Amino acid sequence: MIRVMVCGAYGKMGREVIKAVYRDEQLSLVGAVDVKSNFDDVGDLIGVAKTGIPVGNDLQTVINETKPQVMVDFTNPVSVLNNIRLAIKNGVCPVVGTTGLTENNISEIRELCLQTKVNAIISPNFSVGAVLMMKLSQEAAKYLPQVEIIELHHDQKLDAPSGTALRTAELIAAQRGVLRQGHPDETEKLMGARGAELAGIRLHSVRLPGYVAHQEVIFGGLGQTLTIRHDSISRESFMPGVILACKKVLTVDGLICGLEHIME
Ligand SMILES: NC(=O)C1=CN([C@@H]2O[C@H](COP(=O)(O)OP(=O)(O)OC[C@H]3O[C@@H](n4cnc5c(N)ncnc54)[C@H](OP(=O)(O)O)[C@@H]3O)[C@@H](O)[C@H]2O)C=CC1
Ligand SMILES: O=C(O)C1=N[C@H](C(=O)O)C[C@H](O)C1
Repeated sequence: MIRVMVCGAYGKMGREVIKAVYRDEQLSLVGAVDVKSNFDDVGDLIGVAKTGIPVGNDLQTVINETKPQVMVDFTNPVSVLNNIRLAIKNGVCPVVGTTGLTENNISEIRELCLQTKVNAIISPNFSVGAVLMMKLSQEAAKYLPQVEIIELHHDQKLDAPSGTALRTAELIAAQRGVLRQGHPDETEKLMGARGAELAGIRLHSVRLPGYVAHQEVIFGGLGQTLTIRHDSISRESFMPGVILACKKVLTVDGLICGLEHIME
């Protein structure tokens, strides 16, 4: 049994991860953390009887008391880096879905993993469908290099563009390079009308109640368009990826970025 704790326990993802880890036969849920917790029991969060598994509000205390091997983090872009640093310092392997880590942050984490021999897995998206969407988009960009991305999320999301949209744009840019798209003389009559830009790729973020997590990658060519679309219609879509990462993180080599690198 691999001993797992979950950080961000009261959140939309945290609750779902707690349920998934609690039900898995090879994982043992030993504790959880949320800044809002008042020393609750995990059972209160997932609607089962008392489990005896604590939800604390301080990561170091929960690590000391529950001795986890793996920390799953779904918190927010402000908290995530310190949680990772603390986990690694304590010999706990992070599995991170929280978005917003910069390239510098990733370099620091890679270095920490190297120095301490503690592994970590970070993925901007843990759903298999989204990983395929990114892979297929990179392939399509070989033949249809002009592309824009529209990502659509629930209106409680803190970061824009989404981590998935950014990663998709980076993969496409790695394939086709920087490309100026649209009319050379185009102007924005309202600032932001053409979206954000990465290597010439325009990214558009929609935030509305009703959505979970969705993305369209639209390619345009002579007389044709190709749309690759992925929809997470529930947060269950991320759970097989998170569970797989919890099982693999103890035996990978250092820091792994992207679910695709551990999928069989
Ligand atoms: N990689 C993937 O597949 C996916 C990634 N995500 C990402 O995961 C992150 C979380 O998403 P979501 O669950 O929707 O967000 P929520 O806001 O619903 O949940 C985050 C929870 O973490 C708590 N929290 C904040 N700081 C800390 C801390 N230092 N220690 C413990 N708990 C803390 C928050 O408390 P409070 O509200 O008081 O701040 C909140 O309860 C986002 O970055 C999102 O983009 C989401 C879905 C899939
Ligand atoms: O905040 C979310 O909900 C999600 N965040 C991740 C992202 O920013 O890409 C993954 C997924 O899109 C859901």
